[in-house]
Amino acid sequence: MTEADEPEAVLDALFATIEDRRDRLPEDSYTASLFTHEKGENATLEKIGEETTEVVLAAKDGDDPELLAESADLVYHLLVLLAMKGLTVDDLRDELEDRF
Ligand SMILES: N=c1c2ncn([C@@H]3O[C@H](COP(=O)(O)OP(=O)(O)OP(=O)(O)O)[C@@H](O)[C@H]3O)c2ncn1[C@@H]1O[C@H](COP(=O)(O)O)[C@@H](O)[C@H]1O
Repeated sequence: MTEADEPEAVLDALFATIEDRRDRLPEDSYTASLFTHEKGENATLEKIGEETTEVVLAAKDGDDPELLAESADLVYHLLVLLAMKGLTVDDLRDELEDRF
C-alpha cells in the first residue's frame, strides 16, 4: 500500500511529489517544467485562471464528472503555486483549521 492509498493522505502525497519534482527537476516531468521554464510562474498562474473558468462552466452546465476533473486540475496547480512560493500543504491545512 502506498501513502496515496489512504484517502486523507492523497494531498500530502501529491504535494510531496510536487516538491520532489521541484527539487530534482527530472526532464520528463510536467511539474518540473513549471519550475524550470523562465515563464513557469506565469504559466502556472494562467493555468489557475483557465481551470477556474472551466470549474465555473462545468458547474453551470451541471456536468459533475467535468467539474471533478477540472477541480483536480485546479487543486494540482494551486499546490504547485504554493510550492513555488515556499509554502506547504501544511500551511494550507493550518489556515483551514484556523477557520474551522
Ligand atoms: N495532478 C497532476 C496534474 N493535473 C494536471 N496536470 C497536467 O497539467 C497540464 C495542463 O493541464 P490541462 O488540463 O490544461 O491540459 P492540456 O493538455 O494543456 O489541455 P488543454 O488545456 O489544452 O485542453 C497537463 O499536461 C496535465 O497533464 C498534472 N500533472 C501532474 N499531476 C500530478 O503530478 C504528479 C507528477 O507528474 P509529473 O510532474 O508529470 O511527473 C503526477 O503523478 C500527478 O499526480
